[in-house]
Amino acid sequence: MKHANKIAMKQILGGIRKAVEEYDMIQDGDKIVVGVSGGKDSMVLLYGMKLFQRFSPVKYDLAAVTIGMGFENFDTSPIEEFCKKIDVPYYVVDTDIAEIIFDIRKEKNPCALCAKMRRGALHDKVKDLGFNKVALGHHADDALETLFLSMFYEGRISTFKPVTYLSNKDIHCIRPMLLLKEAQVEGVMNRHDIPVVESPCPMDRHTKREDMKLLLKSIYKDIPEGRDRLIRAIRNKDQLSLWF
Ligand SMILES: Nc1ncnc2c1ncn2[C@@H]1O[C@H](COP(=O)(O)OP(=O)(O)OP(=O)(O)O)[C@@H](O)[C@H]1O
Repeated sequence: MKHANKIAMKQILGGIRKAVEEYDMIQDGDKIVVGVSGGKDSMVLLYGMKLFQRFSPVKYDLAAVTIGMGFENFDTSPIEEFCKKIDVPYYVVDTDIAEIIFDIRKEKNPCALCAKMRRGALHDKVKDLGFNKVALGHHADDALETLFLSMFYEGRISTFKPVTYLSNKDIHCIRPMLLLKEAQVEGVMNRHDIPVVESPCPMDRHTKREDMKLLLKSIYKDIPEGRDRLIRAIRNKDQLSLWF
């Protein structure tokens, strides 16, 4: 492996380790499913969690699960091959979520319901496999987009947490890449032989989230330190000063 490539992957592993330690994400004997969409974030997470397994002081089992949304032209074979290569058991759950959302219910705002149904199917599979945790590929930029989306569209200050307990299914959801930036994830993607499967969803890149991503990017052009400060702000419990 070339030196620069090693450094890029080291950054990812460093970020994963920091998040895992700081938020106590993994306990000895955990059985963790990585939710793999085929997109860059979850593919890098899968590879990162596999490499982290080697030197993590806490031992855990790993599997990968893709929820097939029912789109005809979605080919999971590159993910399957990659999982074989890195020796991680891989499962695909076929669903008809796309048909329900687009053809039957003709949802005007399909993303929220789709995400809910997808999460349900993923959590069910985690339980079926007898696993107790699910890891998602969210990074710091996702968390910031969510923060601003919730403020602008829902009137509340909120983003997802590093660890969430899902009491109805008795599983924990962890986000080991939450301290990493999207650019770091992309850096690894481009340097390593990690396949990506394009999403066939017609909503892909036509969402409010995508608009928010572009808006934040343009702000960071004017305020280059803005991103890091926002990440610091999310983590800064002691200096929260609002109207209550
Ligand atoms: N079809 C799916 N099957 C399994 N897990 C999924 C699926 N879609 C999304 N996930 C999980 O949920 C996380 C967040 O999903 P989201 O749709 O926001 O993707 P994203 O931020 O674009 O990430 P990615 O690049 O991995 O697609 C993903 O990183 C992945 O861990």
